[in-house]
Parts: sequence; C-alpha cells; structure tokens
Amino acid sequence: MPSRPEANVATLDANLAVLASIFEAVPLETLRATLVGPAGHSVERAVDILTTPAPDSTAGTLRRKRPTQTRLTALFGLGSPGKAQRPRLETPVEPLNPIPPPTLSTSASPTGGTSTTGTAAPPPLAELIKWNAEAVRQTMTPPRVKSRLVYLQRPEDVERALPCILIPNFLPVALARELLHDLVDLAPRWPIREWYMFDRLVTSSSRSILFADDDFPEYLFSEATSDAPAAEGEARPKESPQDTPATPTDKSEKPVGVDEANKQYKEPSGGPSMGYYYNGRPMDIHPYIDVMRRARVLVEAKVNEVLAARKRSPLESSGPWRANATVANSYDGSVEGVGWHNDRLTNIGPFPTIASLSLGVTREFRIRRIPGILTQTSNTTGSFTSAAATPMSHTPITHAIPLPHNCLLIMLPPMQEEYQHTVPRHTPIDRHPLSGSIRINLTFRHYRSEYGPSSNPCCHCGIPCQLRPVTKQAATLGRYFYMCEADALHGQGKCGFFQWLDPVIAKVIEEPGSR
Ligand SMILES: O=C(O)CCC(=O)C(=O)O
Ligand SMILES: [Fe+2]
Repeated sequence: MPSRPEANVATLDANLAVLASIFEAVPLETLRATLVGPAGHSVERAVDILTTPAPDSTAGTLRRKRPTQTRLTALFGLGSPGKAQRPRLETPVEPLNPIPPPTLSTSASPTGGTSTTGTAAPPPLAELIKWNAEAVRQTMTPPRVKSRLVYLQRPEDVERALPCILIPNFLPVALARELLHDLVDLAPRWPIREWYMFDRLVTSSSRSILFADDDFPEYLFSEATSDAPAAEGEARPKESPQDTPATPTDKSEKPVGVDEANKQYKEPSGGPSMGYYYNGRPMDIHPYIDVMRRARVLVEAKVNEVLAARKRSPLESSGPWRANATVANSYDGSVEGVGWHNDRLTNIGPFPTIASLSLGVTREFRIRRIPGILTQTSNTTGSFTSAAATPMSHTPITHAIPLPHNCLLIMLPPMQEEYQHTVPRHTPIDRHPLSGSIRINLTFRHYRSEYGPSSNPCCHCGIPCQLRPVTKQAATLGRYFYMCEADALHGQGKCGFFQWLDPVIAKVIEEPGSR
C-alpha cells in the first residue's frame, strides 16, 4: 500500500470513526492514541487494546472463553447484577453501544460526574491504555452517572421535548384488540436473539421477529414444500405451530405459524445481494398477517400526514413513507425489556421515521441523547435538529414516556441519529385485561429499496455490513459509514472494513472544507 500522508490521515479518520461508534463514551483522544501507537492504524488492534484489562487488574476481565454466557444486565442498566438467576440474559435486541456513558473520566465521581473531557494534558499512551482498559472493565458494574428522569405523559409534552409524536388510542378499539389477540398467540414462536458482544454470547430477553409486506424491497417469498430449517444462527423456537384461532376465510387471514409460515423468505440469487442480515446472521422474515395490513394502512396515513407538515432532509426517502416492514417485540412480564440502543439504519437509511405501536400492558419507554454525541449547530439538510438538545455540560436528561395499549409513538428524525431508547425492566407492572403481563410492540418501518441487500456492501468476512452515523467526529459529523459486524456473529473481532455511505449522498451534507 502506498503510504501517502493524506491517505494515512483518511485511514486514521475512518478508523477513528469506527472506534468511536463502538466505544461511544471513550474520549476521542484516547481512541486516537490507540490508533497511532506502535500498532499503526489497525482497528482490530485498537479494539484489542481497549477491551483488554490492564495487566494489574485483578477483577473480572472482558475476555472469557466462549461460549460462556455472561450476564450483561448491568451494562444496559436493566437492573443490578446478582439478583435471582434467570434463564436468559437481559440484553437488547439491537446491538448496543458496549459502553455506557458514565465513569470513563478519571475525574468522574462514582455518584455522578458526567464530564468525559478535561483540559489537562493527556497522560502518556501507556497510561491511557491502562486507564482506558480499566474504564471499560468498570462498565461491567451498573452505570453510576446521574441523569434526571423526566416523565412525559401528555402528547404536547412529548412533542415539545423530543423528536416524537405520541398519539393515544390510535387504532379503532376492535382492531387494536384483534391485533393484540393475534400477536399474543404468535409471539411464543418468535425467536430470542443471540449475538456476541466482544467475545461474550448474549441473548435478548424479549422475543422478536421481522414481518415484511409485499412491497418489501427485494422481497421474494417462495412456498416451502416442507418445514424449512431455521435461518442459520437464528434461535428459531422449537414449538410446533398452534391451532388456528379462527376459521379464516382466505389465505391472507391465516397467522404466521400456520399457512403463512410455509412461505419462506428466499434470498435473492444470481446477484451480489446476500439478503437481509442482522448481527451478521441472515434474518428470519415472515409475511405480514392480515390484521397487520389493516393497521398498516392507518399508520401509514398518519405518518405521511405528519411528514407532509415538516421539512424533510434530502437524505430521507423523498416519496411517501411506507410501513413495509415491522419489527415485532413481545415482552412477557416486567423483567423482559430491551436495553439502550438506537435502531439500525442499514435497511431504512438515514433520518428514518419509525412508528411504534404499543399493545397490551403499559410499559415505560425511556429516551436519552446518545452519551457524548456532538450536536450539529448548523447543517445543510433541513431543520431536523431537535429542540431537546441537551448541552453535555448539564446533567443529562432521560425522558420516560409510559406507553399504554393502543398508543402510537412516531419517532421522527433525528431520533435514531441522536438519541437512544430503552424499555427498562420494571418493578411489578399492572395487568392488562386482554394480555395480562404481556406487551407487544410493533415498530413499523420503511425499508427503502436504495438500502436493500444488493446495495449493502459486504465486509472482508463476507458478511453484509451495518450502516451507522458518525456521532463523535466533528469533521465528519452528519456522514454515515458501513462497517463490519462479524464480531456479533462469532465474537472474534471485526475485519476493519470501512466504507463511507455513497459519496454522492454524503456530498449533500458535507460542509465546505470539512475534509
Ligand atoms: O418495545 C418498544 O417500545 C421498543 C422496541 C424497540 O426499540 C425496537 O424494536 O427497536
Ligand atoms: Fe429500538
């Protein structure tokens, strides 16, 4: 490889962006130090450094023999470790930022220091590495940073504070009831997800599945002749399909698990496309059931009405928003939740709008700004910077929105670029007359054809990449990049693949002279 100075700068910049996306709370100068040391510009080496404890560390390490399952509850703030053993781990569906915001600064106090930057000269590299590895280890204890929890109950309060719109009692009562009924029946057959975080195998506590409607891009369903095997890596439930709850009058009314289950998503063949992947694994995709299609019509109408009244970013889909994909989650009881994350952009693209319909028992939905994120003061893509921008010098705010049965929460841009959300574990929750302690959540998404499998680059491991926004690098803020996610599949690190999102699109948001 020729080693022109500007090429090195570009590589360093790219590698830094990858590291910053993994180690959200680690100061940039620390990340940079791991890249410019004797290890050169290798991301893998930097990840190694950042995840290997200091030699004198006596406490637990991040490196464990696979496939030991390790409780990562504390990492996601879903409760304190050491409570009664549960059969599954409490970790999120979406891969999370492995490091929560707090305690990384040497000046951070255990009870609430929030500053991760300082004015003092940085310590030498060896110190940084040692200190930082220690900091990473510390994240295995519950987050200790204090944030202010602010409850938002009324739709107008939600809209004022966040890029979200809350609509109570959204669907006609009977439709909401039918949807809940049908999905509660199906949910026990939705898989629990597994992936590696560093080299630990972790699993989701809730069950989830992706539903796709007929206009899903690169959508190919084939009628399976026999029970098709579960997609590789998917923990498909072992239960056999249950009885059909009613006598359907046509095929589209049959729920997944009966005839619809015989339609199997078929990966496109003959082209470069690898199909839809998540955490390095092919996704298990089911067709919409009839009642979802009826709900979709209403959700789409409302979302398009909302979008018509706001300025759109050129990076958003320009046409109508289409709810052609839905991630369904089922939480059975108060201990099932999902950790802090923002939703994957890989197939929905930048500045997505996601409409989240809650059914069944009320659970709390919490939202915070991505810890340490840089705020765009100006940009050229529209007025999507949230009024809720919380200066990092202040105590961070976490907003909590109780989501009762049949409410629709529309998450608008830049919710997925600038905020994280969670459904935390609760102390006892009320029971719902229809679903008891079960909550079903449907997040309706627009899977865009421009972001379909055939335009998704594969990394050197041969796995479709994930698309992420830059959140910490001032020079490249507003841009998006593809990176390897093979580590989620096998826990053995990433290949270091990095590619900016289509430069034509990136150009739109590039500030003059930012490169
Ligand atoms: O259950 C919810 O309200 C949120 C689910 C979620 O965050 C997701 O599917 O990505
Ligand atoms: Fe989410």
